This record gives sequence, structure tokens and C-alpha cells, in this order.
Amino acid sequence: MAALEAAPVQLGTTEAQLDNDQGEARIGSNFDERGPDSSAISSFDHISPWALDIGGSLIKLVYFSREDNCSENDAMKRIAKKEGEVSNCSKNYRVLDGKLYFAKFETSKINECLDFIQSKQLHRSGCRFQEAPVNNNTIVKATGGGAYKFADLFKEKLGVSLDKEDEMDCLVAGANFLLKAVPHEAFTYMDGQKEFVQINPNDLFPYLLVNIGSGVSMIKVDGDGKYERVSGTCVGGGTFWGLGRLLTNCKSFDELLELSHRGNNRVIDMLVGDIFGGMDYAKIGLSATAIASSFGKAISENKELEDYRPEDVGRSLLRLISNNIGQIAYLNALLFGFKRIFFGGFFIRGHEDAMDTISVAVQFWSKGEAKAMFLSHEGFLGALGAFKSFEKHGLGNLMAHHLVEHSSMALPHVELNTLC
Ligand SMILES: Nc1ncnc2c1ncn2[C@@H]1O[C@H](COP(=O)(O)OP(=O)(O)OP(=O)(O)O)[C@@H](O)[C@H]1O
Ligand SMILES: CC(C)(CO)[C@@H](O)C(=O)NCCC(=O)O
Repeated sequence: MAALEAAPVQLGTTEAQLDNDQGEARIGSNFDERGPDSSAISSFDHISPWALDIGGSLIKLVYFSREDNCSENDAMKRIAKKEGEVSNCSKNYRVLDGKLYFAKFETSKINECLDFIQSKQLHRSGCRFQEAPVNNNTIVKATGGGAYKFADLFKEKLGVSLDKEDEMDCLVAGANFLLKAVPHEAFTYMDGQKEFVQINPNDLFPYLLVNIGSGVSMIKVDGDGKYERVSGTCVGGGTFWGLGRLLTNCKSFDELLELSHRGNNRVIDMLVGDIFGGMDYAKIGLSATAIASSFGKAISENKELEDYRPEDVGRSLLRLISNNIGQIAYLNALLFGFKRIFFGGFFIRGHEDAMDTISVAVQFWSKGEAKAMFLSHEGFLGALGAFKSFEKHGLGNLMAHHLVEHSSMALPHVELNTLC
């Protein structure tokens, strides 16, 4: 069973140029100069950009698909509407509606990803860049360590060449794009309350981006393409899932999340009150309910792992990992005087306990000065960044202009679909 995320996002795109010299469809840098003609529409069918982020735990796929039922007439009506709306849209623009799809797969089950790509015929519909050698097949943007590790596999099984993009470049590009272009992308989460944060695109920088994947990267972002990876920790999402699996026997990440949600960490964690006879240690600002030592109770009780409920173990583990990341993130923000910290990566998965713990850690250590913020498309930063990097190959308007334009519809949060 492959866990798949595939909530489509509506967006428009400009037509692709048919390069008759090569007798094949190509994306040309001057495609926005061309007027509408029906051959160009059909050529676009064969040019569906897609991009991959192949991480240590998960493969993220972002792909564009033209709306199948978009008739010539509909397309023309939409063009007319867009001409009124978009100031730099030339009269000759053809706008075809389509959707941006998101999907994810476990990296350890990469064959499910390959099957999915084949079932959607994506391997036949990637891009050819103008500078690519003529005998090259489909070329796809790919980031993450797996872009190196699995390049031969993609070539061998699908005939697809992975055009590698740097992982940090992509994370930052994806985050900047989402934060600038998508309303309701960023939100705070505390005590069960989710509040969207209005981001002024002209006042976004600097900020700290904390990407919690298998491991954690902390990136100081000063502008578009201007960043430095200032820290990281190997205690991340992979640690939660790996240790959690061993300690609870959960068979899936979702099961572990669900289980830990029902658990009580106080059964295993040693609290300040456990040490102070139920009292706060007020002088140093620690309440009786604060965790003094994660998993600390387990040392003093004559119990085996089996004597603890997996729910409680999962909850303690989630607290441990989230607290630790929240604290390291805050310390890095402090180092650079940043008040804004955005957390991404698939560890978060919109999971309220993780977000709540991270928020409390940031609030506690910063004495309320800094704020943890989360991203609605947290797990797809790298993949979106890789997708956006098609810009370098003359797909600038397709990626930036129209994604931004359509983002005013607010991208829906990706929902889990299950593909059997
Ligand atoms: N269905 C899932 N299966 C496995 N892990 C999941 C799942 N959903 C969320 N996760 C969590 O997300 C983490 C992976 O996040 P993400 O995809 O952002 O990182 P990655 O790209 O795989 O890792 P890295 O960037 O470190 O190579 C996992 O380690 C786990 O904690
Ligand atoms: C190695 C990467 C960048 C791969 O995505 C990630 O897993 C990570 O940031 N790990 C933490 C490594 C460290 O800085 O200790």
C-alpha cells in the first residue's frame, strides 16, 4: 500500500512553444510571445513538468497536469478574463488551466513511486531543455540525496534523467515562494488554536527555516537565493519514526502518530514536580509539570518496556524530539536576532502535538519574544523548489507568474489519499 498525497491545486499555465526545428515539443524561453493556435495546445499535452524531492524517508512528487475537459472555447474565455486581471499578460497569451498535484511515497518503497509515475504517464511527459543533448529522454528536476542515489534506477526503469538541484537551494526557494505567494500558508499553533499569519512579501526576510525531515536543517534565510545553513541536528523525524517503531511496534508512521496522540508522557517522563515533591521550581521558571528529564521515570521504576503502554512511549518520544528541535531552533534564532522561525518538513504533518510542543519550546526559551510558525505545505518545500527551478530553462512565466497568480486561490492543505 502506498501512502499518497494528491490534493490538486488549480493553476493556469501558458502554452508551450512547438519547436518545429527539432520536430518535437520543447519549452521555449519566448513562448509567451506566441499567439494562440491549436497545435500548441496539443503540444502542451506532452510537456507536463514534474519534479521530485527524494529524501531519506520520503519521496515527494509535484506534477502539473492540464485540465482534461478544458475545451478550446473554455480556454479562450479564460484568456479573456485573465487579460483584464493580469497587468503584464500580453494579448497573445494563451492560458490553459491545469492542476498541480502533490504525492508522496516512502523512499524504501521507491518502486511504488516508479509505478505511479508510469501509471500517470509522467515518464513520457517531462521536459526537454533547449540545452539538453538531442538523444536525451525526459528530464526531470530532482533534489534530495536520492536524486544522486537513485539516478541510475530512474534512467534504467523509466528512461528518465534526473536533473539535480541542490537540496538547500530548493528548500529555500520553495519556502520563499509559498510564503510570498500563498495566502494562509503560514500559521501559528498553540493550545489547540491555529491562527493564520499574514505575511507581507516585502517584509519577509530575514527568517530561520527549520526543515524537519529525517534529519533537521536550520537555514538562515536573508532573501531569494540568499541563505546559509547555520545548523542542523540528526535528532529529527527519522529518529522519531525509527525509535518509535522499535519501541512501540507500530507498523506505520500514521499509526505511531495516532497512538502517541492518545498517550500520556507523564507516565514515563520525569517532571520537575516528581523531583520537587509536586512543587514548581519557581526561581528558575520551571513549573511542576515541566519535563525535567525525558524518559527519566523509566530509570527509577522496576519496569520493562512491555510494562509501559505504547501510547505513552510514543507521546514521550514525540515530546522529546519536538522539544529538542524547538530549543535548538530558538537558540539559532537568538544567535542571529531573528524573531520569526518557520518550521517545515514532513515530520510535522499538521500534527497538533508536535506543533504545540515546538511552539511551547520556542515561547518558553524566548520568553515570548520569538514565534514558531508552520507551513501548510510543510513537506513539499524541496519538491516545489525543484519544480520552480524549471524557470532556469525558460519556464519562468509558467512557474513563477502563473503559480503566483493562481495562488490567490489559496492552496488547499494536502490530504492523504491511499492508493491500494
Ligand atoms: N507516511 C510517512 N512515512 C514515513 N515517515 C513519515 C510519513 N509521514 C511523515 N513522516 C515523517 O516525515 C519524516 C520525513 O520528512 P521529509 O520527507 O521532510 O524528509 P526527507 O526528505 O525524507 O529527509 P531528509 O531531508 O533528511 O533526507 C520522516 O522521518 C517521518 O518522521
Ligand atoms: C543530511 C540532510 C541535509 C539530508 O536531507 C538532512 O538529513 C539533515 O539536515 N540532517 C542533519 C545533519 C546534521 O546537521 O547533523
